[in-house]
Amino acid sequence: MIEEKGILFILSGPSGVGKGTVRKALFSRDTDLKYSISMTTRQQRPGEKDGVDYFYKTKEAFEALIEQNQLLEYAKYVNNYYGTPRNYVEETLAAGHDVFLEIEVQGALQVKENFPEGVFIFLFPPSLEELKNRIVHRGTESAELVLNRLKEARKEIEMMDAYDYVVVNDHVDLAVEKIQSIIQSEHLKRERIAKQYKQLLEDEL
Ligand SMILES: Nc1ncnc2c1ncn2[C@@H]1O[C@H](COP(=O)(O)OP(=O)(O)OP(=O)(O)O)[C@@H](O)[C@H]1O
Ligand SMILES: Nc1nc2c(ncn2[C@@H]2O[C@H](COP(=O)(O)O)[C@@H](O)[C@H]2O)c(=O)[nH]1
Repeated sequence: MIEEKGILFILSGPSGVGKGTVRKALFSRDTDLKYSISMTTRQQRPGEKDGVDYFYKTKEAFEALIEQNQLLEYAKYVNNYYGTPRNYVEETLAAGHDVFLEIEVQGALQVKENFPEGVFIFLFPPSLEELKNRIVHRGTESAELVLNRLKEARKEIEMMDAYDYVVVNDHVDLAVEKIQSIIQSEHLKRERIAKQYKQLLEDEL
């Protein structure tokens, strides 16, 4: 009997490219995916809710989670910790649901080591100029933090080759449609492999 586990999808890419915007638009259409809410030590932005946007933690509490191996991956990004709760992801996949992570690149590469069967999608900006405009116009970071995030963005874009798919976020709706196609084709691919495997077992009997 083949185990029917969910698929882990990882959306990653530089700060300001539109990961959060695209993810929210995707979730407003696709109700079958389960979003893994991350832990962070960064300050809550106005309008953000604990337990909805993130689980906000002190540095000490976050380091205790690392110590207890409760994070599937974590990264220090521009002076704050961000991490994915291990139990939620493993239990949700085991229950047969697809899980969706929206994380930065260092963390995505850690996930790849533990879950090479995950589907890694890199969201790419139409241009570096547009990336800068998006972070600046969002208005959530100081000028210094915007510069730090842009510095990270250059390093992150260099890691793009490690991903299975690259999606350009020129228009939100188009980016969402491309991600929906990726999800659908990954399911079809796995169904086909499962059928071939079943056939192989039957032929051997
Ligand atoms: N396709 C798009 N066209 C124009 N603006 C966009 C598009 N996608 C996102 N934006 C805008 O760009 C800004 C950054 O988007 P968002 O916060 O979703 O990025 P992010 O990748 O999640 O950033 P971070 O990694 O810093 O959390 C927001 O103001 C958002 O409205
Ligand atoms: N490695 C991880 N990165 C994460 C996680 N949750 C979010 N993020 C990424 O951090 C940056 C900054 O986020 P912001 O909310 O402060 O703008 C961004 O790229 C997020 O995608 C996580 O669990 N692990």
